[in-house]
Amino acid sequence: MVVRELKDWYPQYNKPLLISGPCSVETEEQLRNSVLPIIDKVDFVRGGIWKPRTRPGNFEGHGERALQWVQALRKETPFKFAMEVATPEHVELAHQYEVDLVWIGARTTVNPFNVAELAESFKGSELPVFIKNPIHAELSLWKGALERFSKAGVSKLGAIHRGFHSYQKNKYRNVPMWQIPLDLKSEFPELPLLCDPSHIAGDRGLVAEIAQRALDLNYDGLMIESHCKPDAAWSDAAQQIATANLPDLINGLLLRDDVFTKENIINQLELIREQIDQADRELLEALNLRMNLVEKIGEFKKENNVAIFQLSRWKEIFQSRQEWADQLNLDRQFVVEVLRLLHQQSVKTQTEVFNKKEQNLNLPND
Ligand SMILES: C=C(O[C@@H]1C=C(C(=O)O)C=C[C@H]1O)C(=O)O
Repeated sequence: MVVRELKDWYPQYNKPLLISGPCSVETEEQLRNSVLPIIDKVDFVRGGIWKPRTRPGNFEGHGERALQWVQALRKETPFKFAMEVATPEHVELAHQYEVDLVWIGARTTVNPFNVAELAESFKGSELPVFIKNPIHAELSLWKGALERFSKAGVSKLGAIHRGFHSYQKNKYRNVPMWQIPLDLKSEFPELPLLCDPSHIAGDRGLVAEIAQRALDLNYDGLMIESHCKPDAAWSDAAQQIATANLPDLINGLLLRDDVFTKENIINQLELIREQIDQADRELLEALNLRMNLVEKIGEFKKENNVAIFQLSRWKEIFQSRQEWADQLNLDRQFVVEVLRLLHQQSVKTQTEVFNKKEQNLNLPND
């Protein structure tokens, strides 16, 4: 997949790229009051034209009528406009109303049929397209959607991280699982990656901390929902910040450097990295030692006809190592995950030992 850096197609890019505006375009007045105060603080104004709602009976957006309001306001005061598209008809209207950027929502990214049909409708278009992560935590589906758009010739392509749905109650509305977007960025370093802290948070009081976290992780930009009267919003009221508070939120964000530049800092960094290299080497040597012992115990069990899986020993290991983790101030959950991996590999190795046929060089056809 060929991807282009933001700077390549958006020369005025100044990190972080900022997109803000109301969840939905509700009335002409709400649009005006939510947009005009922020146009020189953001790169793109967002506004929901069609809203995919979980259950029927909620406000589903005004559609083309809302686009006419956007068009009228832009005639008065120009600004770049961004919105979600979910069908080829939406894409056609995006072109007709000269929308500047569109995104594909999480509910659309999950469905390869919809994605393929949508991607097709962008053939020959110069519109930038950002793909939100699918609702559930599946990186390949996210990549698949990006690839489909790339194949259709969309070259101004980006990704938006909006968190993942979980049935369990969490601090945030959508669990961030930061490792997933970071894996995407590791594979496609040029791909512009934005964070949508509003959808992750689900609560306006948590938006700033998530936005900062994204910048700490070197995201390229943010999409933040803001509304002139958030408590009265027709959709996602709890997570939209007040338009009046947007400048403070933006000014309060700390931008990190991409890389270390000062020489004394680089030397200190090198020193710490050398120690990390050494620690990793010792960790792998310890793993190697453990795996050799596991192989030995496997052979011993085979000779004595004893089962591979030993529940009481495993329970004892699971318990004692968590206590060791506490003593060492290591995160228990992290240690539990490592132990599970170790046990899985250990059982696999012993199974291989059990299945290994004795070599008998005298019987080539055995
Ligand atoms: C290594 C053994 O076999 C299995 C693997 C274990 C491990 O990796 O620590 C522990 C218990 C067994 O389920 C063993 O019996 O000690």
